Amino acid sequence: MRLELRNIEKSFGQKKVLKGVSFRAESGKAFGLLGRNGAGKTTSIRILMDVFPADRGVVLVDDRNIDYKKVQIGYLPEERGLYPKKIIIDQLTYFAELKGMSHKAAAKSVDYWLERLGMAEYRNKRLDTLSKGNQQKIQLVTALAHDPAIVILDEPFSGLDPVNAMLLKDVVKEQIAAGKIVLFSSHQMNYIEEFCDSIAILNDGRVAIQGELHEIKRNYVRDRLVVRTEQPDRIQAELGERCTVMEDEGLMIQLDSANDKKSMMAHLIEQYDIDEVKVFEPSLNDIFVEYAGDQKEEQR
Ligand SMILES: Nc1ncnc2c1ncn2[C@@H]1O[C@H](COP(=O)(O)OP(=O)(O)OP(=O)(O)O)[C@@H](O)[C@H]1O
Repeated sequence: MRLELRNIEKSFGQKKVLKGVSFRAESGKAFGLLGRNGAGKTTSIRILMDVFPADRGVVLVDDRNIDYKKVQIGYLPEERGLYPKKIIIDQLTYFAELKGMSHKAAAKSVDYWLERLGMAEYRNKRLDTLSKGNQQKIQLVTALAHDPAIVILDEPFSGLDPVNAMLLKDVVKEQIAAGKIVLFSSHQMNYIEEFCDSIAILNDGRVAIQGELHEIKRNYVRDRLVVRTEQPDRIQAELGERCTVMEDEGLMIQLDSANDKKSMMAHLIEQYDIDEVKVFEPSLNDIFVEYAGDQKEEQR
């Protein structure tokens, strides 16, 4: 299955928030929707979920307008939205029934997920008696219990301790392996990098870059070298400002152009005691900083 947002535009009053957003996500893969605060991620997700309509553009599944009666979506919102005073099992079962499950199937699925997430002992408690992280795991059950084809997780790891983060990682991997479309929205680049095959970075209501993460990295301009050496001072003395010391004490060398890479590598190896020299590969964080923009939300 392929999910696509095509040329989505949306304004709130005079403010144009989405200015022609298009991206695609596929079954059995995780997709990362990134962008700075206010870039338009949540608005895109709400349109995708039919919370409100777009002014222009379409949401497609396999090239046809999405049919919300047929395509189930599970959503873990950033602002968690369950009833604090209600008994956990009652509200989880209720939400699964709202998504079209029979009472029996809903109860069975909710029990499975409570067990899977280590929450079975809390099933008859009120939500507000649980810690923040455990409340989040309960909310996760509402996103998964009805076995949706599209799972949208907004900052799913925030507030989870390392053990629960590992548990969630396993669950996410299972969802991907089961052929779901998993759509992540997160500012935690390490998780996006770990799971997501493809990404889109939104910048001020537009897609600044999108595609397979490994392709984006490969196409990133390859005009810097990373060098490990016992003689950093000598290299710095020769190259001056083109050379910076990195946090891990390696040297980063800026080339005049990507074409200079071979000659600079050969020069370094010939002249200095070099342990390792390679082309700098950007992290997702580097890519984000470059494409997500530096404008402040209030300036828009
Ligand atoms: N209902 C609304 N009415 C008016 N403006 C809105 C509304 N919803 C969102 N906006 C504005 O749209 C812009 C995009 O907001 P959105 O919540 O989509 O950003 P985001 O990328 O999800 O940000 P964050 O990372 O902070 O969650 C913001 O400037 C926000 O103030």
